[in-house]
Amino acid sequence: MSQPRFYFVVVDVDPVLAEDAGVLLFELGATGVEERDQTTLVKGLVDKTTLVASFSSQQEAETARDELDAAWLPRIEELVGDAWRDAWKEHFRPFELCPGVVVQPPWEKYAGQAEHLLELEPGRAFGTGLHETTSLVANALHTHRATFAGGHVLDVGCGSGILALVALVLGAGNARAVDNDADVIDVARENAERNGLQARLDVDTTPVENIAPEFDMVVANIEADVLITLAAPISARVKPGRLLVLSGVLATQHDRVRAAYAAFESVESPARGEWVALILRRPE
Ligand SMILES: C[S@@+](CC[C@H](N)C(=O)[O-])C[C@H]1O[C@@H](n2cnc3c(N)ncnc32)[C@H](O)[C@@H]1O
Repeated sequence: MSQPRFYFVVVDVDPVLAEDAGVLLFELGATGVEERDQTTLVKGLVDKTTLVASFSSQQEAETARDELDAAWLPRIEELVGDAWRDAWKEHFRPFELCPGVVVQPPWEKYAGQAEHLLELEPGRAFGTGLHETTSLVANALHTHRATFAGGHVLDVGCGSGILALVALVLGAGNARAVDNDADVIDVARENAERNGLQARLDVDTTPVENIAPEFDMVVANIEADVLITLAAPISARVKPGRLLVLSGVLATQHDRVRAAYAAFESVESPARGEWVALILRRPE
């Protein structure tokens, strides 16, 4: 039997144009568009966002390519067979995310002994734990676990739900996880169920400003501009004297994000690679 063939149009665009370029690719008939940049598991170029748009046929891909701005270097990629769909899974193997917490995918069991074992299937949601920005928050949760023991934790931009689940295994009484992408909510819920934590985790798309302000720890691993835009509602969700951990911030963006949360005290700004997290305390 012959192998299926898949056709993609690939472009490299300035990051500020990525959203418009994605919309255009869909208008030209793309059935899906994957974004690659420095924050994605399959990384893109440093100064550009690479968009990989799938098309149903070679002809449709070629017609779309011919419509696109030559400055985006539009090109066709053809893949034979569908093994590529699972290629990213090779990067996701059991690993220790923070002291005592091992994350494993459903397709490979951890061979060692772990104090806490979390099984995660990220699906199309962000959040295997392999990204530096996730790791920075998980380690902050571990370091400061005494501050939320038995209490409530809020995870804004939960993706796969990984950070809320880490908070739960590290001793939070319960957690609330929200994401503005409705498609990831079921992924996070299923991950809670996989680990028997569903009774202690609420996941939905509630905007952060509509959540009751009652948390012993708030974590948000989202990009810097969103953290700045949401500074007031995120800040208000943290109880006085409690901690807020912000991630998804490049070292070059640290000062801008810090300024948006100037009312908080700085506890620490741990760095990993080009990324930095801000661990902040709301004054009493
Ligand atoms: C970098 S991922 C983080 C996923 C996971 N928390 C982790 O640390 O691996 C950021 C997530 O934030 C979500 N997001 C972006 N803007 C948001 C907003 N305004 N409100 C809620 N979630 C948002 C995205 O949909 C995405 O799932």
